[in-house]
Amino acid sequence: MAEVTSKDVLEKLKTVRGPDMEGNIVDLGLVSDVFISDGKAYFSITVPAERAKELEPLRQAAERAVKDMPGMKGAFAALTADKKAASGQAPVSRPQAGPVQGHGHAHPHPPRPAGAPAPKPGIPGVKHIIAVASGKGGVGKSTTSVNIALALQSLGLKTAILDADIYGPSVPRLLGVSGRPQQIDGKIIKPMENYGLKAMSMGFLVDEDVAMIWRGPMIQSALLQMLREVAWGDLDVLVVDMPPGTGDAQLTMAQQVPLSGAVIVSTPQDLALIDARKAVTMFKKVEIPLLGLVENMSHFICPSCGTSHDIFGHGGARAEAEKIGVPFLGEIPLAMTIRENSDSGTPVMVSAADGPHAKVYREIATKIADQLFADGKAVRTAPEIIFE
Ligand SMILES: Nc1ncnc2c1ncn2[C@@H]1O[C@H](COP(=O)(O)OP(=O)(O)OP(=O)(O)O)[C@@H](O)[C@H]1O
Repeated sequence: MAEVTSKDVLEKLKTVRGPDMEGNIVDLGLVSDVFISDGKAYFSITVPAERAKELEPLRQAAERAVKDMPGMKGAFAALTADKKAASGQAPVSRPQAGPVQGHGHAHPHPPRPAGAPAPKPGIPGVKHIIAVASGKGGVGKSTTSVNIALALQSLGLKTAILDADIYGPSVPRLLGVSGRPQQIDGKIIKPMENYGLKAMSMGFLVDEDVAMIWRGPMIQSALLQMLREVAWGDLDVLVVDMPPGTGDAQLTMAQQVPLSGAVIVSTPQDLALIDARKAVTMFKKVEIPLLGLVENMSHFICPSCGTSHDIFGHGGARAEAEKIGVPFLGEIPLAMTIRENSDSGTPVMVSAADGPHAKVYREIATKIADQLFADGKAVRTAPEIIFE
């Protein structure tokens, strides 16, 4: 069978109607260059930022149309907002990418000002709790959390991961763990474990459709239970994979848990960055130090020729981090090995621990650890609490 070319893909994408069912996405000028590698196509579609959520079905339709082409092994479409918007609404400008002159944020924990709220009760034995968050879903936050947790562990830190995404827990799948955790003395829960990493997730406790109908207060108590009533043991870092967005769960974490800091994951596109900014603002508002920004699916490295392609507008997160004065932690490429390994329960930090992707995660983890353990000592150790 003849190889599918980017021209063929564009031709196929002409069958996908534009927003508001007018014309097609190609003739409307919404589709980026199409990059094909190893039988898989990568492209982005420009939409007005404020309509991103509503136009998600369009993205999926485009991806499906290309994936179904004979000879095509896969497709990856991303929504972006950096060109002229389709519906006449004002386009959103992309922050200018530029070189960053070092990170220069060794200590993200300013002393607590006088009159500030009292420290929140911590988890006995846990030195640092860090949140990994994103403003929107699907940016690879869970994949990043799991690999960062494994990378922190590889640096010799005792690490565990808590999946706080009640509605769409992914840590069990990403770590290849299933089953129900045991209870110790009918009271405290024994965390699950794989690859030496202790893990706890709502996915181990209730079925997804049960969690779906939970409201704010239930989410809050479930989260706090998973934090406090789990036998975490002595930990240097507990990584919390937050649900996407800036809703109840994030607020609960921010208000009730002594987070040492937050890591924000974003894709390079403006859409994700706009949402990332909201997450940054939220953590700033509740005075949680920002450990930094990670750009995920940053650039695409062609598996056959090894060259790097910036199909999704690489560099946006770095420029944004610089603009808002938050450390930039690193760029994780869009790589099929990351996707395939994560989705099959063997994160790239495990399946290719010496590979280039693992190296990037380790560098990010090092920057996080340097901030948490500045001067070799814990910066914001959680106070001991006693259960009655
Ligand atoms: N750097 C990457 N390269 C290739 N694929 C990636 C990368 N990061 C994540 N992915 C893939 O993207 C998909 C979404 O990732 P993930 O579930 O981690 O996102 P998320 O932001 O946690 O999503 P949500 O919270 O909305 O469920 C997964 O299939 C994952 O394997």
